[in-house]
Amino acid sequence: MTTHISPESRSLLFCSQIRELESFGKTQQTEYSLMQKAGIAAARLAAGILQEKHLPVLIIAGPGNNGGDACETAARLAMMGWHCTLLMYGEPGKYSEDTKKSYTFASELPLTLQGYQDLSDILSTRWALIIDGLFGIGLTRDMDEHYAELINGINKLTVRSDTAVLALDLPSGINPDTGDFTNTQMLAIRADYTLTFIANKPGLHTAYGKDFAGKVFVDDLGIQVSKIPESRCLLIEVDIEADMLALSSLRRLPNTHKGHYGHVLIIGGVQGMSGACLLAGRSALLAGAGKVSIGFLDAAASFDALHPEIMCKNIRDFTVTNEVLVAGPGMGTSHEAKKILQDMLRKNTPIVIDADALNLIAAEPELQVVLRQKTSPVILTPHPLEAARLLGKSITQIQHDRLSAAKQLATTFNAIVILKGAGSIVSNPNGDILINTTGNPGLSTGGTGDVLAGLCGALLAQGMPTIEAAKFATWIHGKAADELVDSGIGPIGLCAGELPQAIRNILNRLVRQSDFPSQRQRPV
Ligand SMILES: NC(=O)C1=CN([C@@H]2O[C@H](COP(=O)(O)OP(=O)(O)OC[C@H]3O[C@@H](n4cnc5c(N)ncnc54)[C@H](O)[C@@H]3O)[C@@H](O)[C@H]2O)[C@@H](O)CC1
Ligand SMILES: Nc1ncnc2c1ncn2[C@@H]1O[C@H](COP(=O)(O)OP(=O)(O)O)[C@@H](O)[C@H]1O
Ligand SMILES: [K+]
Repeated sequence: MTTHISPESRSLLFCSQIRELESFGKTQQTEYSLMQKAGIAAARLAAGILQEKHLPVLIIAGPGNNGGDACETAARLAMMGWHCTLLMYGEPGKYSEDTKKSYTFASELPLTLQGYQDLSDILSTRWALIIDGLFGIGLTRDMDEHYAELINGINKLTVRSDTAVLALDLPSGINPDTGDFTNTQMLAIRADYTLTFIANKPGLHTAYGKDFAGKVFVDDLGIQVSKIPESRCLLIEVDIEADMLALSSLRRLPNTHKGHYGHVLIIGGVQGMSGACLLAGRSALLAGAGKVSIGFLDAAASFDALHPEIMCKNIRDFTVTNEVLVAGPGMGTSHEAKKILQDMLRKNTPIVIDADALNLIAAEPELQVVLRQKTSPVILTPHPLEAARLLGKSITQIQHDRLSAAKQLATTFNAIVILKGAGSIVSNPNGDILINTTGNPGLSTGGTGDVLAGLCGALLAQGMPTIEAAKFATWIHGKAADELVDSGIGPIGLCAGELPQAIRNILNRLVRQSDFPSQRQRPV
C-alpha cells in the first residue's frame, strides 16, 4: 500500500466508479481491512504534517464509514504516542459493524473520547491538527443543526489560527463528483490537506472543492490498479515524456520562416474595448505565432506601440485566407458584429471563440447552426456566465456541475470547450474531460481571458492538434500566473499584460526540456 501522488492519481473517478471499486476491493479484502489501511495511511500523513508528538490533535468521527476511518486514524496516532482527542458524532449503537470495530479499537487506547455535547470545550482548545472524518462520499442531504454548528465552529477556529486541517477522503460537505457543496447550506470543512482513498476524485480539483480540499494525496488502499475502471476524466499535468509528440509542434528547424508558425488574426475591439484585442494579440505574438494581426471592428489603432510587430487594420480591410481566427475580445454584440462573426464562422479555418462572440452565438440561433456545421477546429473559451448564456441556464446551475456543463457545451456545439474558472475544465465532444491544476486567484482580473484566447490561437497556428492546444494553453496560462505569484507579482495586482512574457518563458522552457534534436548543440 502506498500514499502517493502517482501518475495514476491523475485519473479521476466518479463516486459510482469508486463504489464499484469498493465492491471489488471487498472481494479481495474485508471492508474493515480497507478502513484499517485508510487509518494507517492517514496517521502516517498526519505524523508527516505535524512531526512533534506532544501537540494536541482533534479527530472528528461522523456516523458513517468515514467516521470509521477517523477512529482507525485516532487509534494509530495514539499508538504512536500522539495526544489525541476523538470527537464522536452519531450514536455508537447505529454505526456500521466496521465502524463499531474501529470505535471499540480506538476506545481501548490512551486517547480522550468526547461527545459532540462538549463542542464549546473543543472550539476553545488550540489544536495543532484537526482531522476531518465527519462525512465522506455518503453525505447526501442537508446538515442538521449540530453538524452545521461544528463545521462553522471549526472553520472559524482554523481561519484565525495556525491549526492545520486534514480531511479524510474529502472535505466533509464537498461533492466528490462536482466540487460543489452537497448541501444547500453551503457548508464544508475547509482543509489544508486531503487524503483521498481508492482513487482521486474530480470534485477535489474544481469549483469549491479547489477551495476546500487543499493539497490532495491519494491512497489506493492496495486495490489493484489494473481493476480501476478506465477513467475518461484526467487532471492536466504537463509531462515532458508523455507530451513529447504534442510539444514537437513547437520545435523550430533551422530552415524555416515566419510562414511556418502561422498567422493569428484577432477579431474584435470596438471603441473603448481595443485593449482586449491588444492583450490577445500580444499573447499570440509572445507565444510564438509567426505573424499576428488585429482586425478592429471600429477605427483601428494604427499600431501597437508596445509591439509594433502586430499588424493593426480595420476588419473590413482583411481578406481572410488561412489565418487562425480568435474572435470575440472586446467585440461587442452589435448587428455589425454578428454579421462579421457569421462571415468568419463560414471560413474553413481554425477559430477560437471567446467573450462577446460567445454571447452573440448564445443569442443568435443562426450562428449556432453555422457553428455546429463547422469542420475546421473550434475552441470555445467561456467563463461561467458565457457558458450559462450558451446553455440557457443560470451561473449557479453551471457551477453546480462544471464537468457536465463543459461536456454539454462540447457536444452541443461540436467543439473543444475550456470552461474557465478555478479548476478550468477542458472537454471534447466525446465527453472526455480534463481538469486543470494550475492557476490562482491572481487571474481574477480583467483581460486574462483575452490572453488565454490569444495563446490558444498561437498554439493552433503552430500546428498543435486542437485538444492539445486547449490543454496546453489552459495549463501554461495558469502556470504563468503561478510563477508570477511565486516571484511576488500577484496575486494582488497581477495584470493580464504581465502574463505573455511568463507564458513565453514557460513555452521555451518546455521546448528546451523536451530536448528536441534541433535544439541540441551539435559537436563542433
Ligand atoms: N466502503 C469501503 O470499502 C471504504 C469506505 N471508506 C470510507 O467510507 C466513506 C463512505 O462511507 P459511508 O457510505 O458510510 O458514507 P459517510 O461516512 O459519508 O456517511 C454517510 C452516513 O451519514 C449519513 N448521512 C448522510 N447525510 C447526512 C446528513 N446530512 N446528516 C446526517 N447524517 C447523514 C448516512 O445516512 C450514512 O449513515 C468513504 O468516504 C471513506 O471515507 C474507507 O474506509 C475506505 C473503504
Ligand atoms: N480564482 C481563479 N483561479 C484560477 N483561475 C482563475 C481564477 N479566476 C480567474 N481565473 C482564470 O482567469 C481567466 C479569466 O478569464 P475571463 O473571465 O474571460 O476574463 P476577461 O474577460 O477579463 O479576460 C480564465 O482563464 C480563468 O480560468
Ligand atoms: K471527511
